Amino acid sequence: MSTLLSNWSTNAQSVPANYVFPQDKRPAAGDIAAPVCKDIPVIDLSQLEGLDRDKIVKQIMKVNQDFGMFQVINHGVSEELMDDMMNLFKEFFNMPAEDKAMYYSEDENKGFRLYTGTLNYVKDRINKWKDSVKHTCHPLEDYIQSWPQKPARYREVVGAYSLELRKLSLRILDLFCEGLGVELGYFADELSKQQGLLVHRYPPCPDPSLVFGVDGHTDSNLLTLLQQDIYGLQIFKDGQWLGVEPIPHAFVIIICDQLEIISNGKLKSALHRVVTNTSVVRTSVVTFISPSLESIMEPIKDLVTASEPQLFKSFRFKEYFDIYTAYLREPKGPTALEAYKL
Ligand SMILES: O=C(O)CCC(=O)C(=O)O
Ligand SMILES: [Fe+2]
Repeated sequence: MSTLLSNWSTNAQSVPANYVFPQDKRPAAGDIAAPVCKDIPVIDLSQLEGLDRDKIVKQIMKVNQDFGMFQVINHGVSEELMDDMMNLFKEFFNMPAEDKAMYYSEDENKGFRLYTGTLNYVKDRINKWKDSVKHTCHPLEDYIQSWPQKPARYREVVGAYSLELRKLSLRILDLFCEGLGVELGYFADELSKQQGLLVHRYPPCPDPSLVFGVDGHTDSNLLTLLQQDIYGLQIFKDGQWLGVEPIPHAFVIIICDQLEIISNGKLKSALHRVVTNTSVVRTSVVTFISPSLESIMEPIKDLVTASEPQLFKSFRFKEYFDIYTAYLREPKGPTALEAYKL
């Protein structure tokens, strides 16, 4: 519990040894404030109802074939709700240590928990410069009772946000259906059965060149939707790390491993990470859409042709976790996806 950065890092003069990355794994000098990537399009979802729909779907497919990330605005989630989320979690993390203590857990399997680092502060090799709150969200009525009631509007705000983000996720997944040429709703059932919400808080760090908020990874799930307040998220593109511009009230949409597999490589899982800074707290609100554990993951049959052979083996989604968790703790190859390449 005392390990939570939000309880001690304000007074830290230097980075404790268990947060320091080995020299060859640290962010390269100059990378910490890398310029933002201009190739990440900002798609105005209100334009989709108009004549440009096909053009927009093609643009989304193209960028996600290249590197797997775009941003959306006018997406239908109210700005007020997005602000409420950011404010709620600022208040949550600023609560006295004893108020947070009852939510803290090192049990990775809990549906709701407050924790620090990547998965488990004790087992992780090197700790990450962040605290997080994890929620399992779908169906909401099964989980909302296990969430905090302090700050007072916690359940109301996080509940409303989860429902809105589910709607937005399904709309975006339908755009991929159009782009891939499969029937609308293809992802709407088993393939998006699980919804998680992580709120990460990255406090200022005395020396950002020694640590990561999150080191380089792809996400294990299907689709990630991310709200961020300030700079810190970076994407690996054409051999270099570049920033993902914080645009007020936009969502960053990240293609994840399962979407790369299902689309037979037509959509690429984005390699991304988070760097820290010396002066301001960064907060991100991250929605993860995942298949049910029993779902069979494999490329859509119609996308496998003589000229585009099957790129990935088929497997049950629950098998992915052990491989992915091991990869997060001890990155070996480029990504956990390698294990399923044919
Ligand atoms: O905080 C962020 O911007 C990204 C976090 C992230 O990559 C993750 O939770 O998988
Ligand atoms: Fe991620």
